[in-house]
Amino acid sequence: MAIIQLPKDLKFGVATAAYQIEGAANEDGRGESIWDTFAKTPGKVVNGDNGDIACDSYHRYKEDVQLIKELGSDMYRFSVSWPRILPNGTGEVNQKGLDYYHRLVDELLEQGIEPVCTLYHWDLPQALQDKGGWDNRETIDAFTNYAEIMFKEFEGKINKWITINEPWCVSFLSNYVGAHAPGNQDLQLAANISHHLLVAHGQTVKRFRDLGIDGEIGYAPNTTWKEPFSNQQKDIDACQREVGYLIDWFFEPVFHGQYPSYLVDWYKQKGVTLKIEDGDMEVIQQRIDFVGINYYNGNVARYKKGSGLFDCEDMDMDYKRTDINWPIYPEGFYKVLTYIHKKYGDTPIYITENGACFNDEVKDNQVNDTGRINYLKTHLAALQQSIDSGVPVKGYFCWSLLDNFEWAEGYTMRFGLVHMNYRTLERTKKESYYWYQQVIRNGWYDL
Ligand SMILES: N=NNCCOCCOc1ccc(-c2cn(C[C@@H]3NC[C@@H](O)[C@H]3O)nn2)cc1
Repeated sequence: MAIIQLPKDLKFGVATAAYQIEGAANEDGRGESIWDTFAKTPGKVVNGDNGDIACDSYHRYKEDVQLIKELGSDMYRFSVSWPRILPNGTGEVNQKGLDYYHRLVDELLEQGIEPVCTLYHWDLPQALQDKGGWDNRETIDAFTNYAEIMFKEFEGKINKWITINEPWCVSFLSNYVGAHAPGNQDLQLAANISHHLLVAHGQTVKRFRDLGIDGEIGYAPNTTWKEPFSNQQKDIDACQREVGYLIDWFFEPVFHGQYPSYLVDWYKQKGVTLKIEDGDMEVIQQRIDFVGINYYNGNVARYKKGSGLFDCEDMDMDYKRTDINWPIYPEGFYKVLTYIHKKYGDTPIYITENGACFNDEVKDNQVNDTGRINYLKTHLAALQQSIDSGVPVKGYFCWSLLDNFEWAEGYTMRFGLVHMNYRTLERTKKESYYWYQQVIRNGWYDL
């Protein structure tokens, strides 16, 4: 067996998101979000699950912070529910919403845990969706104004801010594929939204700088890797399109001030063009302090005319799969990180999400989730290989602290280091929790 020695200065954390863990959906003045609406629409979420209770972390946050403390975690990545702060998305601030996040952040700081705050993790106020949501450019200003409220309220307590989580999921998964809220299936709409999200990101970074807020700011795109099945140009090009769908489309504008031409051309063939207003690209290209990278899976793929949006099909490589049926492909993690480093430079990187779905249950007060441990072992080894290749990774957040509401999969898919009994809300540390605790303590492990 090989020993994997991780950098002594690599920071470790765990990640969650408001709608997935908080519950208290109708408490203390919180407004409706698009996920409340989507989850209550028949057929959208497995078993008709919703976030009304979730992990009840709104009330149990002290217990959850204690779990993070006992893990030895340096950082905790959480998200703020925009409709808890601004029930209508704009206008009157809900003080009870701010009070909750002060309780959470104060508890983290008291326990010596660095709070890392995601401002947008998919729970758009429904009141804004009723006016067009992210397709309406007014939502860009609404987001920046919401962010300004948070910056001013928490300056000195929160020093790392993430504007938008997984803009590909917010735009294409939610408005072209239609699997997530609000569930549209319109490529032009999805492209418009992807642009407005990037403008909102850039405008918010600019507001953060203009206000002179102490701290660092970035965003957290999700990624994938498609390794060409052969060295035929058509396979290489098809895989590039799939990789660019998630990576280049959201990196090129921020780092190089333009959309990737090969994808602009591809979308044009599909009848899709972007409406870019004067100044948009300059706003998007604001310097960021770090980039968050979320990685779960990848695959080997090849050109196939008519397959998906990009004439590309995944190969069945007989890879082991997680319980959500995603291929386990740690090589892709290394490829993604080295690709981004080579193409977009030395901006510090935090792995803002990496983890696996294994639905092991409690037996004799234990959860023997060896699948998750093996996934983390191989992916942290790929991370170490990337760092050895010069990729400037500063931290790693495991998704997730707790089993939680996994969007359209509801509570059927479990990503947590801690098992949730959704009937009793009892938390049970899994074997992977103890394994990760050792890695954080020792800085090495046996692959
Ligand atoms: N590429 N084309 N796909 C077409 C087929 O789509 C079908 C469904 O696709 C997807 C793709 C990606 C995801 C996904 C989920 N997470 C995990 C969450 N990350 C943020 C955090 O909240 C975690 O819960 N990350 N990504 C889900 C569904």
